Amino acid sequence: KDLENQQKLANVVILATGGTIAGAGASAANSATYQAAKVGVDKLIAGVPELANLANVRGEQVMQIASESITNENLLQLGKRVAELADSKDVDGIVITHGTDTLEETAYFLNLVEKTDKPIVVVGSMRPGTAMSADGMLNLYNAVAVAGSKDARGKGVLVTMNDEIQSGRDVSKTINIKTEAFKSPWGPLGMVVEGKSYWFRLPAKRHTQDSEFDIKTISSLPAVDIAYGYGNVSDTAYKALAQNGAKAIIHAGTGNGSVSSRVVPALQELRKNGVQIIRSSHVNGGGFVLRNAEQPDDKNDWVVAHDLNPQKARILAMVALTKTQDSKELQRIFWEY
Ligand SMILES: NC(=O)C[C@H](N)C(=O)O
Repeated sequence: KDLENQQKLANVVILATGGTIAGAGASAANSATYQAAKVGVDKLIAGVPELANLANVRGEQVMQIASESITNENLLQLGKRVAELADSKDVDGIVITHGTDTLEETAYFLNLVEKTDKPIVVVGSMRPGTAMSADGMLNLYNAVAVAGSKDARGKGVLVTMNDEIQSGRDVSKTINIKTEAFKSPWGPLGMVVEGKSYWFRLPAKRHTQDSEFDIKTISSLPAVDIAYGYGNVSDTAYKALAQNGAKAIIHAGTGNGSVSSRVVPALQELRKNGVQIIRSSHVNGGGFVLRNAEQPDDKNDWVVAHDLNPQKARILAMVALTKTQDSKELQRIFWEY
């Protein structure tokens, strides 16, 4: 009977990378003061015995870091391991446990470069497992449920936090203290309740198996950096980033990706010297930057990030620049992904 059951269940691999979901605090009252990336994947899995009712689960420790310290090399390493597993006949779905600080970046990266329709679910927690009302157990349970379900196939990389199923493209961390931290400006795709998924909408942008990008052909990522717009800003940071080798600079602009008149001449100059300038917005609810609104992008040969926040725009720019240096192509890619 047990063997029969096992054969019916999906095979899900949990790739652990660290974060607060693997965090530990000194006491149960420490929900905000703790160390991330302390608990190993086997202990995480053992902490949720109910996973065995959802799937045949096995774990791999890919790295053990707090996600604010993730590098492009870490992204490539993780992306390549996900692709190997996705190619494997005995893997039905993949869960990645991750710190929440850059979870939205990793989820979007994988959404762009993994050529598979198998479910890939990225999950984290806002409180360490040692805290009262820790959210990691249920988030992980939900992630395995989604990763093991046939319904989740072909929907791009997903994120399960706070009972919601979010698109890895759209979702962003919006607050650093509540468990309802992950939101998309366009709403979640579905809900996962008691191990069952309920779907309401589908992503419209190109992803995973429909993407023109493939992790297997990417061996390094170009330097792309972000500079922040605010009152009384100077062009110092933009110039320094370019001098340090940035191939593209994401302007984390005010409002509609607007650019201070104190910065415009430097950005025009940098573009003439070959640096791509990509306008995004740092507004909290999600930006919506349009070409030639606020700035003459056609004349300046700049690109707009549309609804991508600055950190997601950095991810797409890096991936796109592995294929093209042409600003028109870059803009096409920013509309399509
Ligand atoms: N909630 C978290 O996971 C935050 C932690 N600093 C991380 O991103 O690894």
